[in-house]
Amino acid sequence: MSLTRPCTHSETIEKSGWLSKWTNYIKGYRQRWFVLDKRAVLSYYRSQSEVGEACRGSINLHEARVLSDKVTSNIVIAHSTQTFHLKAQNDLDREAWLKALEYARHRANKEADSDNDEDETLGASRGAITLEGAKKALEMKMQQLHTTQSILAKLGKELEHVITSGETMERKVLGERIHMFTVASATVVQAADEIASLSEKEIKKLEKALSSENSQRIQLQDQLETLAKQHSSLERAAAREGASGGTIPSYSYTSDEEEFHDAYEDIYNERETASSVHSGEDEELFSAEIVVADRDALMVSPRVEMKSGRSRRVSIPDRPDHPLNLWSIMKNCIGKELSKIPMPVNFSEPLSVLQRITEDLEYAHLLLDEAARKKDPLEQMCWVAGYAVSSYSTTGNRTTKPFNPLLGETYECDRSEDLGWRSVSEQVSHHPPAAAHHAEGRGWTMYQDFTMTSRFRGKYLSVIPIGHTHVTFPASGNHYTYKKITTTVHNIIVGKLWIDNHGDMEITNHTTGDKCTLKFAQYSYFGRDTPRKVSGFVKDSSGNVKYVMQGTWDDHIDMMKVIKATGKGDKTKVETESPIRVWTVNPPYEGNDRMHHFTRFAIELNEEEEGVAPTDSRLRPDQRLMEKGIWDEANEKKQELEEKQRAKRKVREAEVEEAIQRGEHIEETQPIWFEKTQDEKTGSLIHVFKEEYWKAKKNHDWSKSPNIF
Ligand SMILES: CC(C)CCC[C@@H](C)[C@H]1CC[C@H]2[C@@H]3CC=C4C[C@@H](O)CC[C@]4(C)[C@H]3CC[C@]12C
Repeated sequence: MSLTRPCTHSETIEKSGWLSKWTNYIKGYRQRWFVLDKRAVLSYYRSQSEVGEACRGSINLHEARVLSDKVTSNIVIAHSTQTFHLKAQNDLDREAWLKALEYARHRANKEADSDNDEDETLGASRGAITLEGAKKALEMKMQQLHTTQSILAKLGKELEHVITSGETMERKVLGERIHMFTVASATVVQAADEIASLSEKEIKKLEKALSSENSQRIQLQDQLETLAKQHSSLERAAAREGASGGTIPSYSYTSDEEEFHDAYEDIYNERETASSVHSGEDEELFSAEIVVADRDALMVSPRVEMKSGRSRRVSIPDRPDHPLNLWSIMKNCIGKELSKIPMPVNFSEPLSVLQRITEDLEYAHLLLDEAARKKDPLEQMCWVAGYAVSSYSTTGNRTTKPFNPLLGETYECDRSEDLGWRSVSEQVSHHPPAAAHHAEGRGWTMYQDFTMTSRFRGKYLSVIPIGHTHVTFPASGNHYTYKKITTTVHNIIVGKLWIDNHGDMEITNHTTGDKCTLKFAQYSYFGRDTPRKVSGFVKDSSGNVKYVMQGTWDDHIDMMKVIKATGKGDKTKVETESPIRVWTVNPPYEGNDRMHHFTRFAIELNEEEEGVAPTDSRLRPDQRLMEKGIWDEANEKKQELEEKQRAKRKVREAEVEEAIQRGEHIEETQPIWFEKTQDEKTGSLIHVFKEEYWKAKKNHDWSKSPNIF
C-alpha cells in the first residue's frame, strides 16, 4: 500500500483537526491532521497543508467500530483491516470528535441500508451526466411556472377585489387585466405541457439506457457462466490426467503445472499471499525434510469414556429436495458481501451463525481438557493447535449457509453435565454482523469475537473471518490467541459446491512467547499433496523448533517432538520422535447426508430446551420452520423478521439523529450479556462476558432481553 496515495474528499469536510495517532512502540504517538468527510471517511495527513495531496492513510467508518478506551481515554477506531488509536487535545475535543465520528458512522450505515435495494442504484451513476441537462431545463421550466402562477394569483386577487368591493374600474383596464389573466393561464398550461413532454423524453432515454445496461448485464452473466463451465470441464480433465499419472512426460508436466498453478493462485489468492504470516525462515521449515523416528509407532490415546448427560435428540427431519438455482440469485450480487445477499432458506442449514461458532467446541472436552492438564506450555500448544484445526472438521460437506442472527439474538449451550463446558454467544452488531462468544470448561476458557468479510467473485465465494480466538488456562496463566483462516466455497455457477480451507494460522502464547504456525494447504488440481493437508511447527520464544504438527483438517492431527533440527535453506532437516495423535474426527453420523450433513453434535445444537433466554436461536421461528422442512412458510417468516429488525433500526436511527441535532452525546447500542472493550493482548476490540447470563437463567429473569422474534 502506498502511503502517499491521494485521498479525495467529497467537497464537504465534516470535521478536521489535530489528533495524536499511535504509530508504534518506538515512535509512540505522532501529531497528525485528521479530516472527516461527509462520506464518513477519516483520513490523516502530516499537516494541514498536505490535505488533498499526501494522504498518509484513511479508514472508512462505515463497517468500522468506534470506541472510547476507558483506560487510555483514546479514541479507538477498529476496522477489519486496521485500527486507529487516537488521542485528542483535551476532554472537550475528544467528546467533539467522538460525536462527529459516531454521527458520520451512523449516517454512512443508514445510507448503506438504503442501497440494499439493488434496482435503485442500477445505472444511476452513468445516467447522471446526461440527466444533468434535463434536470436544469426542468428546473427552469418549474421556475417559470412558479412566476406565472404568482402573477395569476395577484391578478385574481385584483379582479376579486373589483367584484366584491364594488369599486369601479375602467372597462379598458378591466379588459386588459382579463386578457393578462388568459395569457398567463395559457402560459401555465404550456409550461406544464413542456414539463410533461420533457420528462417523458427523459424517461424514454433512461428506459433505453436501462434496457441496454440490462441486456449487457445478462450477456455478461451468460459469458461468465460459459466460462465457468469451460473452466470446470478443464479442471476435471486436468484432474483425470493428473490421476492417471505417468502418461505425460514428467518434464513438460512440471512446467505446465507450474504455469497453470501460478495463474490459478494469482486470480484466487491475491489477498492471502499478501497477508501470509510466516517469514522466510518459516518457508525453510515448511520445505524441510522431516524424518520421523517410527511412524508406525503412532500413539493414539484411547477414547475417553464420557459422562453421559440427559438424553438428547438423535435426528432431525430430512432435508427436503427443493432444487433452486444458486447462480440465479448470486449473479446479481457479484462483489457483494454474503450477509447482504438476500437468500431464501433453500440454501440455509437450520443453525444460526451463533450455533455454528459454538460448534467449534465439538472436540473441546477432549483437546482443551487435555491441554489444561499439560504442564509444558510447548506441549500444551500442540493441543491448542489441535483444537484450532478440529473446528474445521465439519466444513468439508457443509455447503449451506447458517442463519444470520438478528441483533440481540443469543445462543447458550450448557453441556457441563456431560462435556464439562458451557458457552454463551450474542449477536452484538448489525453493521458489520458480529458475534461475541464465551465458553468455559474444565481448566480452560475460550472466547472469541466473530465477524467475517466475504467476497463473491463469480466462480467462488471466499469467507474471511475477522477477530481473534482466545484460549486461556487460568491455572498456568497461559494465554493463546489465533485468527481463523479463509474458507472458500467453489462452483457457485456450475457443478457441485465444495469447500476448501486455506491459509496460514499463527497461534501465539502471549505468556511465554511460543508460537505455532499452521499451514492449511490450498487445494490444487495438480498438487501432489494430500488434500486438506495441515502442517506446522511449534517454536519456543527464541525461535527453536520444538514440535512438528501434521494431519488433515477433516480427519486427524499428529504432533511430533523434535529431536534435532539441522541444516539451512534447502537442506534443512528436522528429526522427530514418533507421532502422537492429538485429534481424530468422529466417524460420520448415520444418515447425515439426509440431515444437512450434520454431525451428532450439530443435531443436538438446535434441540428445543426449557429455560433458555427468549432471544435464543432455538426459538427463532423461521429457523425452526426451516428445520421442519416447511420452507415456504419459513421464507415468509424470515422476511417478516428481517422487516421487523429494519423497522426497529429505523426508529433507533431517527432517535440518534434527533439526539445529535440537540447536541447530545449518543451511546452506541450496548450488547446485553457482553461488554465492549479493547483487548490488551491483540489491541483489537473485543467483547467480555459479564457472567450475568447464568444468573439471569437461574432466576428465570429475562427482563433484560429484547423482543426480537
Ligand atoms: C449458499 C452458499 C453460497 C453459502 C455457503 C457459505 C458457507 C459455506 C459459509 C458461511 C458461514 C461460514 C462459517 C462461519 C464460521 C465458521 C466458524 C469457524 O470456526 C470455522 C469456519 C466456519 C464454520 C465458516 C465455514 C463456511 C461458512 C459456513
